[in-house]
Amino acid sequence: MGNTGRFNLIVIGGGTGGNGVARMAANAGWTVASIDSLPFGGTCALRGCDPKKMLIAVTEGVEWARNLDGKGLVAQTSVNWPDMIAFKRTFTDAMPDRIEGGLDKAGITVLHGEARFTGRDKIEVSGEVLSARHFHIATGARPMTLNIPGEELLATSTDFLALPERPDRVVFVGGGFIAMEFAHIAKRAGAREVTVLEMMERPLGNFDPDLVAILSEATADLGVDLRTEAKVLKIEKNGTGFTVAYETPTGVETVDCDLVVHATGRVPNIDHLNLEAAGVEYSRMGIKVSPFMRTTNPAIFAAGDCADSGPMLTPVSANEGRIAAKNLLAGKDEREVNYPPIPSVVFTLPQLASVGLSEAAAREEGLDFDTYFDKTAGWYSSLRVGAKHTAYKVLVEKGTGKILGAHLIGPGAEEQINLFAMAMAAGLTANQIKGLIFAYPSFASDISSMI
Ligand SMILES: Cc1cc2nc3c(=O)[nH]c(=O)nc-3n(C[C@H](O)[C@H](O)[C@H](O)COP(=O)(O)OP(=O)(O)OC[C@H]3O[C@@H](n4cnc5c(N)ncnc54)[C@H](O)[C@@H]3O)c2cc1C
Ligand SMILES: NC(=O)c1ccc[n+]([C@@H]2O[C@H](COP(=O)([O-])OP(=O)(O)OC[C@H]3O[C@@H](n4cnc5c(N)ncnc54)[C@H](O)[C@@H]3O)[C@@H](O)[C@H]2O)c1
Repeated sequence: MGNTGRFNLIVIGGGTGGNGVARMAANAGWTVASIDSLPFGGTCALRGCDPKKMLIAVTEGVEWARNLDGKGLVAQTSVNWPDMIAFKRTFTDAMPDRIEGGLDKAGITVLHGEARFTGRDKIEVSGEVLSARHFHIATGARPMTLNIPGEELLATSTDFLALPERPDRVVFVGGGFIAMEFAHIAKRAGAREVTVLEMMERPLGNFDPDLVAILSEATADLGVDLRTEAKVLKIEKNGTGFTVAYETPTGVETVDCDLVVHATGRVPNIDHLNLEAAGVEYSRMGIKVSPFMRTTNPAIFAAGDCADSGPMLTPVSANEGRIAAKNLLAGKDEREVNYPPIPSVVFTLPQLASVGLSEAAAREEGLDFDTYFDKTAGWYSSLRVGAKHTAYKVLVEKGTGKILGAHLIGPGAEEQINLFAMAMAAGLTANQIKGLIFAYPSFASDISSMI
């Protein structure tokens, strides 16, 4: 451990909200230690976005072959689960060493263990006490506690991404991001029965209801059993598998499976930090931070999923870390976190994407706007790839022509949405977007027909 004792900065958490801060401080000549209780890399690189998208890349092969079946493509596709997990590991296995190596090269002391505050400027890690002038907390999120019988039987998204064999009958508890994305992976990989149990009237409550209805149709066509108004009450062991009991408007029902996966949301991972000792206030929403990412202890900053700030997304945690580092290094509150429109994508096939205001939120704000909503299965872009479940809904403010929100479903949605985010951040009007020239034929070139 080269530099022990007192540091200028100790960063707790080696994910996207922490590593950039450690590097920026080290580059400025500060003595820095970085701690993680797990291998360095954080959720996105090791247990979230990146490994998940590698599994999706494989299942995309299945989807394209199905969509183009009878249109000239003759392909028998199936997924070899162990090979797919091995493919994922070609990326994830190398990451911790790469990240630790980078930190080490930057002169950062890399420590393994669980950090816990023992004072306003002190932490304990693996029995050793370290102190610092400043701390940066980026401890991420964990699956929320459900307080239901049998909760300990739930597998997590992390477990799912490392399964050595394909599960045959799998139940997802919750119908949000994780359930919808992972249910699509499991079904395309050949699982026999995939069930999603969502307690609300529809899954993905934060997304546009009309587009979610189209995704629900696509999910049913795929063969996933999506049950809404189904609140999970209990999980029991049943031979080698499980029985999941859930409440419906007409009574309690059950479903049997081989694997039951937690997908009811994630909460800030802060309970174990003893934040009281450091004078850092928090709530259910996470560590209380100012717009400068400073906590209630002025010497301590926080960013990412553990903070009560923006949504739990990778680019948000990186952005917040950057702002924290700027203010930390400046020694004063210089840069305020200023969220541009944040695009969000559910990586099902088709993808569901959204940026800006929903129709309901725009109405609630009393805005005067036109809604452009259409299903696009008949458009050339959908026809040429055999995509059946495609649509858009774009809100354009009357008078200014500004884009208030864009909601898309279809094979190009994950990239189209970034163009809408850029247009909104730049304040482009619908007419200005229509005046742009996009390469044709591309999914981007459809955008001018959506406004
Ligand atoms: C399955 C899944 C899929 C996702 N997919 C996407 C996606 O497609 N796009 C997207 O934008 N976002 C996605 N997310 C969310 C995204 O992964 C997170 O928002 C992001 O990783 C948060 O980064 P962070 O640095 O705040 O926290 P993390 O990356 O979680 O890092 C926190 C680190 O702190 C460590 N730690 C915690 N407590 C301590 C302690 N006391 N001492 C030492 N170390 C500690 C943890 O081990 C962890 O490595 C996904 C999340 C999940 C779970
Ligand atoms: N593509 C992405 O950007 C992506 C992908 C995966 C995860 N994530 C991040 O991870 C977070 C966690 O994902 P998630 O899918 O666990 O949560 P989520 O918040 O997206 O969805 C949770 C769902 O579970 C339902 N629910 C809660 N308790 C229930 C119960 N007892 N029975 C049935 N349903 C219940 C809720 O109504 C909700 O719809 C996301 O909010 C997001 O920040 C992002």
